[in-house]
Amino acid sequence: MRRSIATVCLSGTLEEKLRAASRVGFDGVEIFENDLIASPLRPREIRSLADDLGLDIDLYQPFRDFEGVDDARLAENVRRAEAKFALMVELGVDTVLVCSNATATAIDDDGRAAAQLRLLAETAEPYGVRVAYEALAWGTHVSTYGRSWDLVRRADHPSLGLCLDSFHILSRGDDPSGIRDIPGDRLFFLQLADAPRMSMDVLQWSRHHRCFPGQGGFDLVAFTEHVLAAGYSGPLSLEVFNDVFRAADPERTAADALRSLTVLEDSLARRGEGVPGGRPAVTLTRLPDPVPPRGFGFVEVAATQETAGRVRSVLSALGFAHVRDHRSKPVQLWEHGRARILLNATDPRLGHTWDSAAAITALGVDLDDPEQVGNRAELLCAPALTRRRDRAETPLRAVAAPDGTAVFLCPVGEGGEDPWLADFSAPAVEDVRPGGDTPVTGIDHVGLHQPFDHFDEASLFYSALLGLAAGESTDLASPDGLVRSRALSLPSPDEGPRIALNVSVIGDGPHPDPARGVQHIALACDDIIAVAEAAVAAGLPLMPVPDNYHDDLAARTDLPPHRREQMRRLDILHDHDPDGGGGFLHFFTPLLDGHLFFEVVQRVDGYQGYGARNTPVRMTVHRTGRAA
Ligand SMILES: O=C(O)c1ccc(O)c(O)c1
Ligand SMILES: [Mg+2]
Repeated sequence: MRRSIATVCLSGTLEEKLRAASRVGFDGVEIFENDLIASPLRPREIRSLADDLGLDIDLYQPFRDFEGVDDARLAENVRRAEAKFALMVELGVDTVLVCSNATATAIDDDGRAAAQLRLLAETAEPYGVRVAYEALAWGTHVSTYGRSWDLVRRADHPSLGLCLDSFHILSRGDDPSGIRDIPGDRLFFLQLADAPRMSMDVLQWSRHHRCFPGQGGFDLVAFTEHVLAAGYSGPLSLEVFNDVFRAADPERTAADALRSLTVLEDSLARRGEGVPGGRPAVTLTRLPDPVPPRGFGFVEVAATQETAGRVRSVLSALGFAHVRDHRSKPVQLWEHGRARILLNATDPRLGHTWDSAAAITALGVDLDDPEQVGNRAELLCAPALTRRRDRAETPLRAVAAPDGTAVFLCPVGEGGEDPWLADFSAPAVEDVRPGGDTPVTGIDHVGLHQPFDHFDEASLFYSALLGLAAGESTDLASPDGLVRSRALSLPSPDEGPRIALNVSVIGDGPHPDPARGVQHIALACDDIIAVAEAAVAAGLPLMPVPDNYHDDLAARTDLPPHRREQMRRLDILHDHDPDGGGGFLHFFTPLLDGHLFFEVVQRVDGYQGYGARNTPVRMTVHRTGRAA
């Protein structure tokens, strides 16, 4: 289907918005009146710029408060409409969005409103303009698509149809299935927006918190399916009012937007397949099937010489062995169970993306078919990473995630070892550190702090690329502000990688607080007491847990006293799922450089969370440790 984006979704001047939409590959735009009024470009110049950029102008909007007015106001409104229709001819756009009257003086009289809309359509017709009438969720009398359709039917003019906007319909909890009964040729335009579920004034919700499909809590796939079933064949157009996107780089936002439509089209195509008569009449982009990742082949940590020494001590104390070295780069492979960590002794700040002495710079994801995921990545506008590589090195495809993390698509070795391991040789013997025998089994999850502008983009990116499902967002209180957290995993989380994305809710500001921007690697084990005992015996300091925490634990759980004493001694924290979903034991290392720590976790009886209850304690202690 053709894809459009409203200029209100993007930051910048009108010209910058058009260039961004064109560069990432949109077919068309909705021009927001405010963008045009503030532009030095005359309508004809905008038209020729759009032509040069290969963009259609699909909609001009919004035209407000036309219907349900007294006769004096009606005459003014018709004059205003004629001026806009003349402008639209210059602009070369044939559809205007008219939103339902939202003023306090609007008159509640369907007959009057329908007659006035008919007059508007009659006025529009000689200009070759179609009027798409949209019910705003906060319209004074017309706030549902059902009522807007009643008026359009009653007005009965070929130049008058509906604009459906998913936000206005889904935010009110209306049932969208009735859209199927509206004739497709009366659906003049479709605007798509998702939003996080919130209970707040709907106008504020709409103007500040909309997001792209797949980033919020609405079911845009089911919604759009109803619209296609009605016979709509116009563009899929995004109309997202969002405070963050208004301030972010427009080209990145546009790429994020286009990705969201690709994922939506792919979901629609799949839903239609296998259902007799379920295939929509329109052509939908179909991605190669997702390939469920098997887990992390490796996690790469880049660190300065000094911090790398600290990472090595932690890994040794947790039982990791330094087993190989990269043949041509300063990279060590540390291994324990199925957990592999690549320790790259390169200051991450040299890569310009990170501002800390240690950072998780790459994730290796084990895949049965990395080529197929690479092809998905291209269709998802994922930037391919070209990296310095010796000719003898294993070619691995890699893409850049929104936070700059490199995601390597790693083939898994059939029976033998993973192909990329051939790039590593046995290290010089005097450097080898043998591993211990603690029961660390693998990498449970990685926690990645996201730049404020790119949190929603990142969760859509990782979930679309790897076929992971995003959980609910949770806000957690740190001493320096709220941290929002959202986890991604396969629908059966135990079978693949887990990624926890975190972001500071208020943003990082011009002077990022050092308590923010923290990343971590969580290791899985079957016996956390044994791992903690061995780590302490090896001299590893664990992050101290306050006694108040353990007193609270005694009050809220029925763990046996000897168990609690062990946990107090070994600084182990506890969480459980009150709905019978198991329990969680975990401990942390101190921050290694102010930005990176390790965690060891033990999941009991199918626990699927991340110990969110304990995160505020962890953030507070880490902050204190940093100040010390
Ligand atoms: O917030 C508004 O006023 C507004 C304007 C035009 C739209 O299409 C819309 O959905 C909302
Ligand atoms: Mg709208």
